[in-house]
Amino acid sequence: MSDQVPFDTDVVTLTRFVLQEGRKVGGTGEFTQLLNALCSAIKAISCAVRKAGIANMYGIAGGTNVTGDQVKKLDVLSNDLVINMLRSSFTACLLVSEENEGILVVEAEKRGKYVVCFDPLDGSSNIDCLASIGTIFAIYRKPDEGEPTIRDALQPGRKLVAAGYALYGSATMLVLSTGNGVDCFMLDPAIGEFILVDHNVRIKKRGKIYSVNEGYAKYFEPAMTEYLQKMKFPKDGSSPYGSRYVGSMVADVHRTLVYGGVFMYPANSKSPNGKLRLLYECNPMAFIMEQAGGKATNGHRPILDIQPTTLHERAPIVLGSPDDVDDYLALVSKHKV
Ligand SMILES: O=P(O)(O)OC[C@H]1O[C@](O)(COP(=O)(O)O)[C@@H](O)[C@@H]1O
Ligand SMILES: [Mg+2]
Ligand SMILES: [Mg+2]
Repeated sequence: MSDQVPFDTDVVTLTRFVLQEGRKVGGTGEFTQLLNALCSAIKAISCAVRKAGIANMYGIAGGTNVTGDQVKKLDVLSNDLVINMLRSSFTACLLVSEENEGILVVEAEKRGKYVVCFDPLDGSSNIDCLASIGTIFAIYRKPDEGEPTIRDALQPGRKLVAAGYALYGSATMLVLSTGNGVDCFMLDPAIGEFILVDHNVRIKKRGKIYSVNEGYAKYFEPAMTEYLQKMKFPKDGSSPYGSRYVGSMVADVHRTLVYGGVFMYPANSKSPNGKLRLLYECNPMAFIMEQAGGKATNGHRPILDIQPTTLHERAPIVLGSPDDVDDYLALVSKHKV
């Protein structure tokens, strides 16, 4: 047998990191347990995503496999995994998923103090073409001791305890904030652990890339139209911004975090609230951005200050490097008068 240790014993795994953070504030370990459950789901989804390409070729994912069994579609499987792992972790009392119309109340004997909102598989239209997809999560504390109700899920993003996402890209990366900066963990498939690779990530003050589905430009509001024009045809002699759009929020936001710039899913005359969902898409990504020194707005107020009124409500969103978001907000003010 080889006497090689599979990884540097000093590396910081996600569990170690969260335990250390928890110790500093006298935590009970319940949050660590919750994150471990979430990580188990994410590892399983990552595994399923990696096989999805091959599975699709043989008509397995979401169809009938060689033995004639019906196989779950990736988004259904991801949802089931997150729900089952959280339910059995004894840490959550209420779950909100993009895939379920109503709240999911955890059985009384398995309840913990957290409320978790999630998008189990984001960018699902990219599954068949093998582009990057992800999982997004937002974690709140239940505000009182009573029976879990929908009100517990309708908290503004400012109240988040933690949020993050997993990106199933060329590697699987988990980006997390517990309100104390942003940290990135890479899944090491050899040992099945998330390893801290970037501590306290900061977004650039200004970037050089904008990301939006310009196919809908015809329907954009005047401030957005002018903003795009300014980035493409700068009047000060500087070079124009580059344009990138995957169509998976996780992939587009992660690129924005790492390279700087701005990601937008703005309001348009066909969808006055854009497309992205406040509870499990906009809020967690806005939390990550603010924690990395960036900004996230709906054009009128910071995303995190919006009081949600329904589970699946949408919000227009512009997020990223602070100077870039400020440029957009200046144009919104100009067009108001
Ligand atoms: O195709 P469009 O209109 O540009 O929308 C793309 C957006 O839709 C989403 O795919 C919605 O997410 P889901 O796949 O979870 O429904 C985002 O990831 C992405 O930012
Ligand atoms: Mg989504
Ligand atoms: Mg989804």
